[in-house]
Amino acid sequence: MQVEKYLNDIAEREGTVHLTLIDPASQTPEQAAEIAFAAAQGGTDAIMVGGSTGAGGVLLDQTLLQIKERTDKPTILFPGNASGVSRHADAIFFMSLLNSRDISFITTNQAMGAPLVYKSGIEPISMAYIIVEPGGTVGWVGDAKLIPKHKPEIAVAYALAGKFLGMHYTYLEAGSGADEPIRPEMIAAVKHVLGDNKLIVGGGIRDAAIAKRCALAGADMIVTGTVVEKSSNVTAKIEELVSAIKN
Ligand SMILES: CC(C)=CCC/C(C)=C/CC/C(C)=C/CC/C(C)=C/COP(=O)(O)OP(=O)(O)O
Ligand SMILES: O=P(O)(O)OC[C@@H](O)CO
Ligand SMILES: [Mg+2]
Repeated sequence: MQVEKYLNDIAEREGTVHLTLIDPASQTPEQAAEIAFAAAQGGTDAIMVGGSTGAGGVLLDQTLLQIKERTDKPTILFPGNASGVSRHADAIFFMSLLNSRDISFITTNQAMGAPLVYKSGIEPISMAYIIVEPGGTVGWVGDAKLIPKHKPEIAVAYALAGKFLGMHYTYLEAGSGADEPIRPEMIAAVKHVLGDNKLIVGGGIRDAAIAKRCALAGADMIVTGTVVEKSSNVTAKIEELVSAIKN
């Protein structure tokens, strides 16, 4: 419960958590560690590590080890499949893609990944993963029946199902690099039914104004990946985002 409690405490105390997503496939482990270090300087709360394509094996292990050399912030796996599990992380978003048409993203990858999570003692954080239009690469890879962006009631139905199944976190995903992030109306409607369960929002969040809008609508945690990867001054970018979402 350590990482989950750490995140929940920050959400409670500071209003909103900021998570930096690093894709091990996008740079060398050393560069990933440099980004994580700079993000920590900027005030991010934890580092998520994962990608929808080719994010496992030695590259994943090395990326985590290098990140841990440079920062004490918790590392949380964000796996695209069972190969996205590494014993070098602190925790894993143990997620089921609730609106997938493919059973492998609902339970099979979870079953294949679970024994390593068990043996290595990394902390599983149960999460309902829900993909909304446009959905991006993740939507395609995960064979998601994308939730129309103007239909908050469908997102609410899936979020409730995840909550009733016992999942602690709900992740509303618009897809990495989405040109439109999750709409405030959908965030508010989902948070309303989740109550104390934590809501994570990501995909297409690229500046302070958008991040703030998501946080005000009810997101407990904001994920940014692309904007950090592309930034020439990671610390400044994270500072901008963090100051917009914290009390
Ligand atoms: C719990 C375990 C072991 C597995 C879960 C497997 C599931 C449910 C996967 C969901 C579908 C999927 C492909 C998710 C990928 C999540 C992810 C890491 C997205 C973000 O990666 P980016 O690197 O930002 O995006 P691109 O890879 O598209 O660039
Ligand atoms: O890369 P961005 O657009 O920040 O998206 C982050 C995350 O929601 C992707 O899974
Ligand atoms: Mg990527």
